[in-house]
Amino acid sequence: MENHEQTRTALVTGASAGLGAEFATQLAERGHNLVLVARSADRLQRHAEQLRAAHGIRVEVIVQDLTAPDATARISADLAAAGLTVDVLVNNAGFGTAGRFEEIPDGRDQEQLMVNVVALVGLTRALVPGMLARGHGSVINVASTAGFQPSPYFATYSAGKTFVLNFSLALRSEYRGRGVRVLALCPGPTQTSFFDTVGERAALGGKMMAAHAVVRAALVALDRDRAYVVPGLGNSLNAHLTPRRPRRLVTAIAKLVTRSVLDTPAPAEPNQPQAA
Ligand SMILES: NC(=O)C1=CN([C@@H]2O[C@H](COP(=O)(O)OP(=O)(O)OC[C@H]3O[C@@H](n4cnc5c(N)ncnc54)[C@H](OP(=O)(O)O)[C@@H]3O)[C@@H](O)[C@H]2O)C=CC1
Ligand SMILES: CC(=O)[C@H](N)C(=O)O
Repeated sequence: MENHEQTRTALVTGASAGLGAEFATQLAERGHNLVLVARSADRLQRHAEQLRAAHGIRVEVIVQDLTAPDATARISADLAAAGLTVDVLVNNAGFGTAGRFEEIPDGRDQEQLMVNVVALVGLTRALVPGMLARGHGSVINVASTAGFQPSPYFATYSAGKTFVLNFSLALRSEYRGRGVRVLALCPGPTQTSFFDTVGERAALGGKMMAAHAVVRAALVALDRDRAYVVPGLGNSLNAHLTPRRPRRLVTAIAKLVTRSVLDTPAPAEPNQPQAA
C-alpha cells in the first residue's frame, strides 16, 4: 500500500468475525487506525483491545445492525462525533440465504440484501465524497465467486453479489484518475462463520481457503490497483474459464452444483449476532 495511507483510517464492516476480523488484523499490521462495525459488541471490543495493544493504533468500535434503514446515517454520525475521516472503506459485512426461494422465511432475503447491498451502497455514498475531496482513498467491496453466474437456491445472494461486482467495476471506472481506488474481492468458499449462518452449506464442496490468505490477496490486489480479485487458483479458473453464454446453460450447470443445498438443514436461528 502507498506510504501516504499507512497512518490513515480504515472502516471495516463485519469486523467481529471471519474475513472482516482478518481485514482489521492485516490493516492494523499495515499501521492503519481502525473503525470496526458489526452487531456483536463483545467481539468487536475484544478485537479492538487486541489490535490497540499489538499495534499502538487507534481503534474505534461502532455497534450497528446493518439491516436498519438508517444504519449509514448512524455510522456517519458516530464518525463525525469521533472526529474521524475514513480513507479505506471495507464493505465486508454479509451473510447468505439458501434454499428454495419461496421457502426462505419471509423478510429474510430482504434483510440479507439490506446488509450485502443496501448498506454497502450507503456507506460508499457516505464516505467516497470525502475521499474524492482529499484526493485519495480506497474502497474494497466483498463480492463472491457466486456473483459470476446465477445460482439457483442462492438466488438473491448470488444476484446481490453480481450487483456488488458490477457496482464496484462501474465506480472504479468513474473514479479513475481521481485518486480513489475501488476493488471487488470475489472469494470462493472460505473458512469463516459464513456456513454456520447459512446452514450446513459447505456441502457444495470445493477446498476452503483460509481467511488470512483471502485478505492478503485482496490487499495485494489493492496495492496493485486491480479492479477485482478472485483469490485461489481453482476459484480463479472456475470464475474465468466457465463460459458466460448461453445463459440458460450456465444457470443449469450452476444448478447441478448448488442443488445439494436442498439436502442440508437450514439453521435454527439464522444470522443472529455472533456469540461472545
Ligand atoms: N466465507 C465464504 O465462503 C465467503 C464469504 N463471502 C463474503 O464475505 C463477507 C464476510 O463473510 P464471512 O467473513 O465469510 O462470514 P462471517 O459469518 O464469518 O462474518 C460475517 C460478518 O458480517 C457481520 N454481519 C452479519 N449480519 C450483520 C448485520 N445485520 N449487521 C452488521 N453486521 C452484520 C457479522 O457480524 P455480527 O454478527 O457481529 O453482526 C460478521 O462480522 C460476506 O459479504 C460474504 O458474503 C464471499 C465469498 C465466500
Ligand atoms: C459463499 C460464497 O459466496 C462462496 N463463493 C461459495 O460459493 O461458497
